[in-house]
Amino acid sequence: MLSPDHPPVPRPRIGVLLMNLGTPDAPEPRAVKRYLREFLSDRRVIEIPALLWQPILRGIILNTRPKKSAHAYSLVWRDDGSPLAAITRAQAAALKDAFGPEVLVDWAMRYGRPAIADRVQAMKDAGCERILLAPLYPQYSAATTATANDKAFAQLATMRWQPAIRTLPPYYDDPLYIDALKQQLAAQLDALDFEPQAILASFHGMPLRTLELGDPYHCHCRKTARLLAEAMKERLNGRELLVSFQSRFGRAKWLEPATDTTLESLPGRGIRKVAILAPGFSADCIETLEELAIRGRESFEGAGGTHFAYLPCLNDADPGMAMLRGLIARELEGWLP
Ligand SMILES: C=CC1=C(C)c2cc3[nH]c(cc4nc(cc5[nH]c(cc1n2)c(C)c5CCC(=O)O)C(CCC(=O)O)=C4C)c(C)c3C=C
Ligand SMILES: [Fe+2]
Ligand SMILES: [Fe+2]
Repeated sequence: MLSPDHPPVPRPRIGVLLMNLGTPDAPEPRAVKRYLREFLSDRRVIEIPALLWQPILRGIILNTRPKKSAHAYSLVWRDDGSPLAAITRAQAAALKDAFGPEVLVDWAMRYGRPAIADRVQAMKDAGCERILLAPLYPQYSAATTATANDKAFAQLATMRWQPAIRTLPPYYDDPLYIDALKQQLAAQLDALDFEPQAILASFHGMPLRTLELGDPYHCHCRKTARLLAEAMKERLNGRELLVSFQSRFGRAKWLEPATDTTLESLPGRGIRKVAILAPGFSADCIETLEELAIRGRESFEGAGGTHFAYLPCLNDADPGMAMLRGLIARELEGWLP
């Protein structure tokens, strides 16, 4: 029995926090500006000294990009909000009862809302003595995986009684992930009304310097593509699985080849029918739905392409959800009764 003046002690539970990048609250310049200010002030994302970078960010980028990006967001916005937020919410909802009544599953965003700090605190307040942080990035990068974990640890640093923590490792070469990609890609190719001459896997780009500094992101992307191509060998039937890197930002050199120039060059090489997927994104978002499915199609067709298909991400469809259940169950081993 607790003495009457003892603070309440909730029933011990386990938390699983799905974390993704974050997105504006509305497809409007003010909301996009707020989001970009937080995102692009992250020293894990822009590795330029703040004294040099902040004047460029505040003086130029935040006065020009929000209007353009808000328009792009408005093209893909759904009734239930930003695609990235809506899909991540659906992933968490689908996992709600997957691990038993003692396990709370929630979701949070590194930038914007729901904030990682708030959701970690809510788990602690609900009695979670153990928390699995699950950054939903198959390929590790400091700009995504590490900064999401950093944000959770910053909140833990404020706690007297800290829960025990595990973090979901990158799963770029995990058979569960490769198999989910394979299942989904095979079904998507079967459903097309044309046979693509090439299949292009487009990963989000990173500055080349991050590779030179030791970030494993580039190697993780290449290995995912190699394993997927091996798994899809029969279905590819001699066709190569092409790899490219999208969403270049700023003036520095980024990983190559770039997705936009690759799409523009394909028709000139006799490839007029293409299917494109984005295996590094666990949920469709502005970078896939606007940059690839809308602008990518325009540049491919503008260069002479005749057939273009954008193949959606794993999202909350069955293959991706089976993968997440498997990855998370493995990380919870020894914690679950
Ligand atoms: C999947 C992995 C991602 C990596 C690696 C990544 C690196 C990275 N991104 C930027 C700049 C921007 N990214 C933006 C959007 C965005 N990026 C990712 C994922 C990765 N980024 C996602 C899932 C999203 C979508 C968010 C959404 O709301 O749908 C944007 C904002 C959009 C825009 O204005 O174009 C920027 C800017 C950098 C600089 C970087 C590596 C250093
Ligand atoms: Fe990005
Ligand atoms: Fe983009």
